Amino acid sequence: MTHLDDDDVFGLPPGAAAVDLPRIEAAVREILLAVGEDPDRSGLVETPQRVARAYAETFAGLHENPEEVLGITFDMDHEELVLVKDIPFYSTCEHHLVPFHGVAHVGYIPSHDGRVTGLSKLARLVDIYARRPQVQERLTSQVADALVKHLRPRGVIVVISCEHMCMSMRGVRKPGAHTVTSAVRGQLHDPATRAEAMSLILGR
Ligand SMILES: Nc1nc2c(ncn2[C@@H]2O[C@H](COP(=O)(O)OP(=O)(O)OP(=O)(O)O)[C@@H](O)[C@H]2O)c(=O)[nH]1
Ligand SMILES: [Zn+2]
Repeated sequence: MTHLDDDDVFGLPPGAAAVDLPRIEAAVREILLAVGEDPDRSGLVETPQRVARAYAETFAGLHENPEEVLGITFDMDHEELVLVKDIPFYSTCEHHLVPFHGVAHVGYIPSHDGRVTGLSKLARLVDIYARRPQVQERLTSQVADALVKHLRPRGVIVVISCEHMCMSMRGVRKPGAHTVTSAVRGQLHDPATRAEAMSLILGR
């Protein structure tokens, strides 16, 4: 198996180095042949390599561990809701291997001892799970469950809104339709707490 070397992975997610590039290249060449293309024509000759590198980035999250981003916490005297909203991301529908993309809103109420993580880590966590073959429901609950596991917060809310290219460009062909999923854990089940979080997410 040939991996990206250290120079190649600069700027790519850390998990990209673990992806098997030659295997993807061979498969992409087969797909081009299967759809009736000539993979040896000049415009396509480097396409299998490009796709392999693009997939290495797109699926890097399979080789990344959320503990690596959530393992560093600090104690802070803050026991109220922390919410990062409108985190943009791209993922890949596991049914059709085409993108779905949108925004994630990730909030949690820290543990009583004020165990918090860096704000950017919430966005990194979304990317770790988004850079895998996914369905939106699982992405939503995986982000919530990783926060529960690693921060032991009193509550978590994750709301994700996405457009699925498999519903826009093919199949049912409904561009602009958005799917919204949520995952709620712990004290965010409380209606008043949940309503406060939702009003912040919706900007009302
Ligand atoms: N629940 C869920 N479904 C998804 C997600 N992404 C894609 N899908 C759906 O997965 C389903 C796959 O349905 P199938 O009937 O097996 O595949 P298909 O014949 O290509 O279906 P159409 O997309 O309706 O043409 C479709 O209804 C997609 O809309 C997701 O994140 N969550
Ligand atoms: Zn799909």
